[in-house]
Amino acid sequence: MIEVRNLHKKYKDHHAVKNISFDVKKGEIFGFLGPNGAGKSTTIHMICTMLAPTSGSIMINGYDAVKQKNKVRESIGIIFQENTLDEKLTAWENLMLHCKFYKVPKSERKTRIQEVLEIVDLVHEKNKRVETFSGGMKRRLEIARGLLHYPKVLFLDEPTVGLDPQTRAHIWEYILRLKEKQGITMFLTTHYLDEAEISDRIGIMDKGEIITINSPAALKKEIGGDIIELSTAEHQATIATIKKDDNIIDVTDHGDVIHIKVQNSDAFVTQFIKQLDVPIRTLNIRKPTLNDVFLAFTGENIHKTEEKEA
Ligand SMILES: Nc1ncnc2c1ncn2[C@@H]1O[C@H](COP(=O)(O)OP(=O)(O)OP(=O)(O)O)[C@@H](O)[C@H]1O
Repeated sequence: MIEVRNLHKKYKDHHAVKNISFDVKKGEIFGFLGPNGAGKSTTIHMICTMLAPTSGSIMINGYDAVKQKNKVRESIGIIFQENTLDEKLTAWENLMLHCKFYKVPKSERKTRIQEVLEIVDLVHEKNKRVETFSGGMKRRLEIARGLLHYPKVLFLDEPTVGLDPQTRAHIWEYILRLKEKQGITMFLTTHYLDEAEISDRIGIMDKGEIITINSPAALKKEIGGDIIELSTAEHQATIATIKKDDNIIDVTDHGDVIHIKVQNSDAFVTQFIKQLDVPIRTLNIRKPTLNDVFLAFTGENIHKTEEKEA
């Protein structure tokens, strides 16, 4: 559905996107992650025809994003962070405006509006002004609007940012319903890594390059091992003991808690506890998460990049 080849973007003497190539398959959810300034927005804007590449090519739904902008625009729906709804208009009026803008045939407008309102459960609110809507309802209406012209690909940039956990869960239900029922391809960016888990594949970008692309499960497997989170009565002495152990892949000190990465936690823990002569306060063993994957590939914690943004 999306074919990116040797895509490059230079701003004056800064190379924001460096010759990247990747594909997004029809019907998949593609998660696009990376620290701030990695080049994600620049890439997405080029794919969505909003920014001209310095070089390289992008094909979407068989159309060239540079030479066939209108065809590409008809093939995509965009749901970006900013609320671009007209607050003074009703939900219905907002959708009608979008139909006119996208030249949806007059005879089809009512049916399509009804259809998308049903998908996001806003049929009963259709005649209310948007200014009376909650944050979650507004986001659902934006999703509905992004679907009106039957896009083949939906770009979702932080679709749930600023929403409470319950509303976030609802938005995801709608998005998954769309994928299942309509087979729409989704290109997703998010700072919530639990949400990125939903992706069929994840691409991680850093410093203008795509550093890995794989399924969430494969990425976790790739970085491998188990993570032991340990706190003891004597922190420094514990770290010294850990560092002597040859079976350890990595140790990171998180204040009171030490994160120890090992290939096999069962073998390690039994052996290690025998050597440790200080009392253990807490011991937790877990498998790598997407946050560990993000950290391993970019050297940054995604929540740190989020704080920087705020
Ligand atoms: N219009 C511009 N002119 C000059 N430099 C730019 C411009 N837009 C972005 N950049 C630079 O290009 C690099 C990539 O920026 P981009 O916004 O694509 O990153 P990002 O991964 O989307 O980051 P974020 O998560 O913060 O949105 C950054 O170093 C940024 O400062």
